[in-house]
Amino acid sequence: MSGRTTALTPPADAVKPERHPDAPAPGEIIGTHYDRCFGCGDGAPHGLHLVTRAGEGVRVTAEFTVQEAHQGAPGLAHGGVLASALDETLGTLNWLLRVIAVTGRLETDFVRPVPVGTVLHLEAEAVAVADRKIYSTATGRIGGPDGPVAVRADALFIEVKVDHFMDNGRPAEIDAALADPDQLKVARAFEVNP
Ligand SMILES: CCCCCCCC/C=C\CCCCCCCC(=O)SCCNC(=O)CCNC(=O)[C@H](O)C(C)(C)COP(=O)(O)OP(=O)(O)OC[C@H]1O[C@@H](n2cnc3c(N)ncnc32)[C@H](O)[C@@H]1OP(=O)(O)O
Repeated sequence: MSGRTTALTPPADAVKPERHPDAPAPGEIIGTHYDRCFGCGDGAPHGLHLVTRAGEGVRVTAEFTVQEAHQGAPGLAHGGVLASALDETLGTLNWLLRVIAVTGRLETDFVRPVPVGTVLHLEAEAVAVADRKIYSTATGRIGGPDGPVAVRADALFIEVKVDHFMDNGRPAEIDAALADPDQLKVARAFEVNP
C-alpha cells in the first residue's frame, strides 16, 4: 500500500527539472548551506553531518551515520531523525537547480528499523517542476548503496527568495549569518539564478 496523497502528484503542466549549467559536477561534494544546519552543518554538534554529492542529472547521493544522539528506541534511529536525513538530502537537490526552496510537504515510509552505527545510503532525484513547486523523491538504504531500502520519501519543495529567511529567522542568527562572508557567498550564488 503506498498511501501517497495527491498533493505529491505533479500537475499536468509540470516539466522535467533541468540541471543548472553551474551546478556542481557529478561526484563533487555539495557543501553545507549553513554551518549550523542540523542536517549538514559542521557547527551542529548533534546534527546529522550529512555529506552529499552531486549525481548525474538532478540527482544526489548522501551518507549519514546514525549516532547515539539520534536514538528513538534503544539502539535504533528515531524516525524524525531519519525523516530529517531524507529532507536534507532532498533539499540539496535544489543546489543542482540553483533555486532556494523549502520543504512544503514530506511523506515518509519507514520500511526497516535502522540501528545506531548504521550508515544510511541516501539518494534523491528531482522529478518534476511546476512554477515554484519542485517534486522529488528519495530512498535510504542500509548495508551499502545497493542494500535494502530502510526509508523512502516523496516531497514537494517550494521555491522562495532569500527574504524568506530574513523575514522569518531569529534576528541573532540572521545578523550572524549576514556578518559571515562564506554565508553571504552561498546566498549570492542563489540570487544570480537567471
Ligand atoms: C541571512 C542570510 C541568507 C541565508 C540564505 C541561506 C541560503 C539557504 C539555502 C537553502 C536553505 C534551505 C534549507 C534546507 C533545509 C532542509 C529543508 C527544510 O527542512 S526547510 C524547513 C521546513 N519548511 C518550512 O519551514 C516551510 C514553511 N512553510 C512556508 O514557509 C510556506 O508555507 C511556503 C513558503 C512553503 C509556501 O508559502 P507561500 O505563501 O510562499 O506560497 P503558497 O502560495 O502557499 O504555495 C505555493 C504553491 O505551493 C503549494 N503548496 C504549499 N505548501 C504546500 C503543501 N504543504 N502541500 C502541498 N502543496 C503546497 C500551494 O498550494 C501553491 O500551489 P499553486 O501555485 O497554487 O499550484
